[in-house]
Amino acid sequence: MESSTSPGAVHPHEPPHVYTHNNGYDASVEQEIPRTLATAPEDSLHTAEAYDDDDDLDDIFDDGNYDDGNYDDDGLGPNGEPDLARNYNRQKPLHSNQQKPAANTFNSVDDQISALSKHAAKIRLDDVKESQTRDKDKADRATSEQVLDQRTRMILYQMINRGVVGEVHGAISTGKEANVYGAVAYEDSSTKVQRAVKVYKTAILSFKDRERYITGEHRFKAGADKGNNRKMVKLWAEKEFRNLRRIHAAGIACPEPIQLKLHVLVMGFLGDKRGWAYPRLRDANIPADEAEQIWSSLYIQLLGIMRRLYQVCKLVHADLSEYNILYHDKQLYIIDVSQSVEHDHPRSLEFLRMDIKNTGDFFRRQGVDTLADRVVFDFIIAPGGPVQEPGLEQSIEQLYTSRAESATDDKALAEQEVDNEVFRQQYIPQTLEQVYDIEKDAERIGHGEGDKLVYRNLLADQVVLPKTADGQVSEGDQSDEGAAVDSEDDSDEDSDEDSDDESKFLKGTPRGKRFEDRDEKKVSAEIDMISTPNPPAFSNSPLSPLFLLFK
Ligand SMILES: Nc1ncnc2c1ncn2[C@@H]1O[C@H](COP(=O)(O)OP(=O)(O)OP(=O)(O)O)[C@@H](O)[C@H]1O
Ligand SMILES: [Mg+2]
Repeated sequence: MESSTSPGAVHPHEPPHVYTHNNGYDASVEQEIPRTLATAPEDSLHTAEAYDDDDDLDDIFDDGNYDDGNYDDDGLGPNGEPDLARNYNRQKPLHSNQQKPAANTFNSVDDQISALSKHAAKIRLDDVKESQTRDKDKADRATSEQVLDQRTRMILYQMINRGVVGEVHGAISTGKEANVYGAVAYEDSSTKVQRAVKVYKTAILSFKDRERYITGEHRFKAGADKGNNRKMVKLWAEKEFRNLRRIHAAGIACPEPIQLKLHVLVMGFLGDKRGWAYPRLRDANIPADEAEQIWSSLYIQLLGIMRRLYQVCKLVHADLSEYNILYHDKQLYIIDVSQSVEHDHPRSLEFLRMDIKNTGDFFRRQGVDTLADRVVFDFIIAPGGPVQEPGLEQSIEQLYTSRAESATDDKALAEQEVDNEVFRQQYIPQTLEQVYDIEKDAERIGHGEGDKLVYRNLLADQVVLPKTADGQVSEGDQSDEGAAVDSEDDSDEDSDEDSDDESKFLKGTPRGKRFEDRDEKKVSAEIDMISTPNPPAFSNSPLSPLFLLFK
């Protein structure tokens, strides 16, 4: 999502082509409506359809537990899917002296409303940090948009009642799709902690462009009802919450997911103790005398984060840019992950390429000697190699080392630019079905030209990984860092109820044919066919989108 905190900002690159089944990409197909144009005309926002019924508070109170509503006691959602958010909320102690709900949960909705309304004074949205709003237009908008609808207010009162937040203050950001508010919570009677509350707008009609993130997302097969704004927004909030959990559990700097209820998400605050949020990377104040060194190391840090996001979290951010990264003290923080997709999403690699372009362009503008998009892409999706320190940064430095010595002269830079352009236009098949011309590609592989295929990392280790001196395929660093993080994730926050959804990617599969099941063997055989005459050991990595297709 493009933050509206950036008026006049250049919009992230959108792929100039549309994928059609069995027909590859077609640049001539009409473009999807850019996100900024996809909003409904002003008038339609005022129709009955556009607004959800603000008075309908049943789903807010129906769990009687001030938890994220709409879920059965077995922790399953309305469509039988495991409700990770609920499990997470349930298991995560908020703090030791957590207040007991003051309202009688068996009271009628009206009684509950009046009981909770005593917290009204704790929502003080006029308390805006002026300079936090970044410019005057935004400050005006923040003021005009501070009116929360009754549903949102009730959710916030419930959260205050539970002690998830103590007070809610002014808007840190107001956008087209969500507002983010600053809040404080009291961990014990004396310790005040800052929190951020992201409130998704339910009266928005800009879901058209969101469809591409949901379609093909196995986690959202059920439950997506495009005709129901409120439900869709709830799904987005849930998606952001789940993604944040994964990212946070993987040790990538991001807001800590704290609680989710319907369209309201409470997370850790990225900012100082007084409530000033860290700047976005685009607004980062980097001292001029150290700028070159700091920007370069931030670039390397970001490449590492993207690889870790892909390999450990199995996610592609899908809206990564200087607007969705916060900066503080040489550290990057990833935010705004509601649109992030699983790496087996049919368009994940296209989104990844877009993320690489947007972030690469930004760092190039800061004067950083960036790597070619294609090199970064390969680095991120290559199954072998380190996914955390020590080793991750070193492997990026190796990419620089192995780049031709001449890469710094003008000619090489021009070549890199051309290569970037070609790469951005190139078709990236994500599944075997999508490969244009299997025979031609097989022939290229047969002639030792497999490394020229954009999708070589999706095929087989033998094509991807350098051979060692004795001709064996190097497995690289196949350490289990990811698994360690994942099991931590499972034990701390997840019950086994959600294993169906999240952990199927998290456990990892032993490598080697011995461990393949029948379907996997079938894929392996097909891959072997492509890769003849030297049948490779198929990468049995669960990371391969190709592999996942046939699961
Ligand atoms: N956890 C947080 N701590 C501090 N600031 C935050 C946090 N989350 C978001 N923000 C601030 O709020 C802004 C908007 O957040 P985010 O990018 O998640 O919303 P968005 O989805 O882009 O909303 P929209 O698209 O409607 O603008 C960010 O640029 C950042 O300044
Ligand atoms: Mg944003």
